Amino acid sequence: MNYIRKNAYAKINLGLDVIRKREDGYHDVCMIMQSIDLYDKITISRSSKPGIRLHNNLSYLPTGQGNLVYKAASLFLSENNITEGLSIELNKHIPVAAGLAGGSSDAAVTLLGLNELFETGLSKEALMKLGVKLGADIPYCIMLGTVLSEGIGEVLTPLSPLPDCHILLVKPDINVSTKYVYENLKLDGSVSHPDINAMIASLDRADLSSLTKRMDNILQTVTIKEYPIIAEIKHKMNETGALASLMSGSGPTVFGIYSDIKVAESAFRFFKKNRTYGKQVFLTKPYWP
Ligand SMILES: C[C@](O)(CO)[C@H](O)COP(=O)(O)OP(=O)(O)OC[C@H]1O[C@@H](n2ccc(N)nc2=O)[C@H](O)[C@@H]1O
Ligand SMILES: Nc1ncnc2c1ncn2[C@@H]1O[C@H](COP(=O)(O)OP(=O)(O)OP(=O)(O)O)[C@@H](O)[C@H]1O
Repeated sequence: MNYIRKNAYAKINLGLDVIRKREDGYHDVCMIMQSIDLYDKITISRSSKPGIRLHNNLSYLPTGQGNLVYKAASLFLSENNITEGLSIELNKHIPVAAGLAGGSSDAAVTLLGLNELFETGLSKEALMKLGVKLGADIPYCIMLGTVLSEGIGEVLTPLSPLPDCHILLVKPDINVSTKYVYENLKLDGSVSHPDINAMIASLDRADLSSLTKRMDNILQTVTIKEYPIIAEIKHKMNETGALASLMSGSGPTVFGIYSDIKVAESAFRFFKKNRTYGKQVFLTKPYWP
C-alpha cells in the first residue's frame, strides 16, 4: 500500500461536567461525546524523500510541528522506528478552534492511517495511549460514536447510541482558548453540574426528549460570560424549534438538536441568512463508525 485516505469526524459534547482540578493542572471530566457527520479528509502517502511534508487548504493553519497532524505523524514514526518519508494532504471542513475537536480528530486519523499504511499492528488501545500524549480528546476521536469520557478524556466507555436526530451547528466568529476556559472555571458551590447519569439512562431508553432536557455544559459558565453571542445563538435556536441547544466543548460553537427535518432545515436557512450569529453554519446528523 502506497497511500491511505481517511475521514476525520468532528464531535459534540452532549453533556460536559468537570469533577476536579488535578495536581498536573488538567481536570477530571465526565462527558458524553457524540461524533457527527462533518469531517476533514486526510490522505497520507509514502515518499522516497525523507521527512514529513504537510499541505492543507487553509493558509492560516501551520504545516509544521504546530499542526496536530504533523505532530501525530512525527510521534508515530519515532515510536515505531520508521525513517521513511511522508507526504500528507489535509482538507479541512471542520471549523478550526471551534470546540468540535477538529485538530484532535485529524491527529487520531493520522495515527490510525499510519498504523494501516505501515502494517504496524498496534491495537486501538495502544494508539489511544499514544494519542493522549498530544491531546485529551484524541483517544475519543480514535473510538468515535456515543461515548462516556472520563479521566482527562482517556477513560472511555461506549454508551447506547444517540437516537436519530438532526444537528444544527453555528460557530460565532470568535476564538476561544480551551486552556483559558479550563483555567477560569470556578468549581465552587455556585456552579450547577449536569446529571450525566440521568442522561445515560435516557440514552438507554432511547428517549431523545428526556436526554435533551438534561443537556448541559459546565464550561458555558466561563465562555458565555465573555461572549454573550453564545447565549443569543442558543436562545435563537430554541425559538426555531430545537429540542435543546448547547455550547460544544470549550466553545464557541453552539449546536441544536432537532427531531423534525423540516424544522431543522428552516432553522438552518434562518442562520444562513442571518450571518451576524456566525458565518459557519452546518446541518448534520450523528455519525457512528
Ligand atoms: C473541552 C474538550 O474539547 C471537551 O471534549 C476537551 O476537554 C479538551 O480537549 P483537548 O482540546 O484535546 O485538550 P488538550 O489539547 O489536551 O488541552 C488543552 C488545555 O485544556 C486544559 N484541559 C484539557 C483537558 C482536560 N481534561 N483538562 C484540562 O484542564 C489544559 O489546560 C490544557 O492545557
Ligand atoms: N489539524 C489541525 N486542525 C485544526 N487546528 C489545528 C490543527 N493542528 C493544529 N491546530 C491548532 O489547534 C488549535 C485548536 O484547534 P481545533 O480545531 O482542534 O480546536 P477545538 O475544536 O476547539 O478542539 P477541542 O474541541 O478538542 O478543544 C487551533 O488554534 C489550531 O491553530
